[in-house]
Amino acid sequence: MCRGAQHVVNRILPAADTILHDHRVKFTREDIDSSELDRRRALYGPLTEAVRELVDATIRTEVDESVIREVHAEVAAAAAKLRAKQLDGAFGLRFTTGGESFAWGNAGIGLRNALAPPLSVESDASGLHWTEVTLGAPYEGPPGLVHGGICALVLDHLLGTTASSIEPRFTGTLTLRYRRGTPLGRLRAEARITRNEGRKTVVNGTLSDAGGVTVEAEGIFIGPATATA
Ligand SMILES: CCCCC/C=C\C/C=C\C/C=C\C/C=C\CCCC(=O)SCCNC(=O)CCNC(=O)[C@H](O)C(C)(C)COP(=O)(O)OP(=O)(O)OC[C@H]1O[C@@H](n2cnc3c(N)ncnc32)[C@H](O)[C@@H]1OP(=O)(O)O
Repeated sequence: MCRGAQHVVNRILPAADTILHDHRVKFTREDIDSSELDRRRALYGPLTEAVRELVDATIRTEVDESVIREVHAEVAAAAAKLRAKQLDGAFGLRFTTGGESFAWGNAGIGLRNALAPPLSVESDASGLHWTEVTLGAPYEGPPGLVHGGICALVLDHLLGTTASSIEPRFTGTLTLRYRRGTPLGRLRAEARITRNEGRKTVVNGTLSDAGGVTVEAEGIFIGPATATA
């Protein structure tokens, strides 16, 4: 899990049992310490990177048909090996004995999720939160441009993390204005809390390329009633 999100989730740990139970989110306390977490990170991270590489290579390959068939068989065999022993369902949000969190299946940040860009959220003392990410061929929507749903994923995650920097918040409403196409490549998203109204937190943010803002976002994030009860 990225440092920013880890920091955020650690701050909500005391309320996590109630919140996640109430929202039927899969939540597991694992009997492992941080050194074991580091060991697993070093084991699974490179596997995920290799799968990410495979996804991009699959889209862009121009090798001969015979090689495609050969690789198909190899990939199917690799998936079958991993299937030999599987979790029953999704990964969920887990905590070590020391309270460190890891959401390795998460679509935005998951260390074991090759679909995740992956995002890493940073913040400063002024309350600005940001993430920088390179989105390549697997995130294409309109030709050469980022898929609008992927822009939404980046902004939802960033704005949600920003909203949750004090107390946990779920996305209630996310409004996006796509000002121009977002080119594939290096991007930066920024967000800030603009309003707090009880359990509601309003966050505004942007997604930009080197030429400026491509998407503007406003999110209303809601704290579960149990978190502040
Ligand atoms: C890093 C891993 C994170 C995994 C996430 C797990 C847990 C989150 C915990 C910590 C967060 C940490 C990091 C965050 C990182 C990323 C964030 C991603 C966030 C998501 O990806 S999350 C998935 C999509 N999200 C949902 O799956 C929400 C489904 N939904 C619900 O769970 C309920 O629907 C809820 C809780 C939203 C409200 O339910 P409720 O019963 O508490 O609300 P209630 O009726 O009491 O209203 C109270 C006041 O909110 C207003 N209000 C109500 N609903 C509204 C809406 N939709 N839009 C605008 N305003 C709304 C009312 O108008 C009233 O306002 P007023 O008081 O002014 O009248």
